[in-house]
Amino acid sequence: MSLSATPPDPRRPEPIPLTVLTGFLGAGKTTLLNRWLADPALADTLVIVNEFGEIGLDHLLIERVDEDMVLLGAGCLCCTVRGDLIAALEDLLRKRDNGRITPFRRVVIETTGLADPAPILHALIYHPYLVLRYRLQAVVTVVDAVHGAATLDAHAEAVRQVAVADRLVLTKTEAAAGTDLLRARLTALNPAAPILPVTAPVEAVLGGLFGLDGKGDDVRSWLGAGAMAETSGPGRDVNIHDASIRAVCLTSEAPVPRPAFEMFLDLLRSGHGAKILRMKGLVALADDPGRPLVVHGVQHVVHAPVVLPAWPDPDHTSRLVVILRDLDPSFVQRLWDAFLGRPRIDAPDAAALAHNPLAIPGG
Ligand SMILES: Nc1nc2c(ncn2[C@@H]2O[C@H](COP(=O)(O)OP(=O)(O)OP(=O)(O)O)[C@@H](O)[C@H]2O)c(=O)[nH]1
Repeated sequence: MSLSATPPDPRRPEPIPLTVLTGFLGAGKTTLLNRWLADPALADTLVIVNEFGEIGLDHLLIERVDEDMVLLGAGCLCCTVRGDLIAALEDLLRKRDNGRITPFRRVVIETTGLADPAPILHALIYHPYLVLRYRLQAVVTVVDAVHGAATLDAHAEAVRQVAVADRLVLTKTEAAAGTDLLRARLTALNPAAPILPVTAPVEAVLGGLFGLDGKGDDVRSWLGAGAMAETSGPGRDVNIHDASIRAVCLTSEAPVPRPAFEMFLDLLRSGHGAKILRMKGLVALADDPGRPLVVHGVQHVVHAPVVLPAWPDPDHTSRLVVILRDLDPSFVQRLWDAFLGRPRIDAPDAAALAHNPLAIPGG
């Protein structure tokens, strides 16, 4: 059963294929998207990105010209900004119909890693106008071979992301000890979805329509009316997804001394690795401020940083978003301040912390 199939109407323009790309924090969605966008088959693709936390970075890390990119407001697509997504999709159609933007031929929505995909799919399937103008393609869920099993154990959102997928893409297989158990688990959760490598041709991953055949009964009920339970609204904090998960956005106008930054990362990872779900940033190091460092941490793994040849936008502020589980964001903020030498009456400085990492209470 394909939910989005509608009979062709010669008076209406051909619906635009729309892909939802999901997967848990740091699973490799942006990396896969960059690989796809390099393929000429995806020319004229418009990308919509949504990020958790008040500072978005993905739009800077996706190798794409600005006009082909829409950055949704801060917050999680499944809760705070679902209405923004609908408004953005409607607005894009208006601009496309009026010839105010290049007529894109495909849309890819990259969700936040924490997004429950059900409310997003519900919105796309049941919206009376959008369903006529966009054709929901196969939902692609990225699963990280290194952290996948632990993530499925700990996060209901990750299980849902797998269960609703039409295609699963397994990333980081070369860094994993083995993938047999994870593959078996993914097949048990979603027997219908093929498990593809990151190198799978883009047409093999994006082809086909979203459907329910072969998916569990749970998926049907998730996509039902309950999926739209109102979780948005004024006053909702864009840095909070559920009570235990928070984002903290660390910034510095001045370039950061390399030893201080390395020590900050080390201390955070060694002392609190299990509570760091994701860390992502663009950082100007004092010894080479013109070429920012892209920093990625996924749970206890900090990926080898990449140096960009130049800043991707005029703002050269160092920005680091850290998504925490069961750790007070103010603790991480105080640690950052201490390593940057920002004086605080109630906190130790970097030298004191290097000797005694427990000197900041609350971690
Ligand atoms: N070894 C290896 N690393 C990968 C692979 N895919 C992604 N990564 C690395 O994993 C880190 C996170 O990748 P992203 O593509 O930013 O992950 P994401 O899912 O977009 O992250 P969020 O948007 O924060 O949820 C980066 O350091 C990537 O270079 C892979 O197949 N193999």
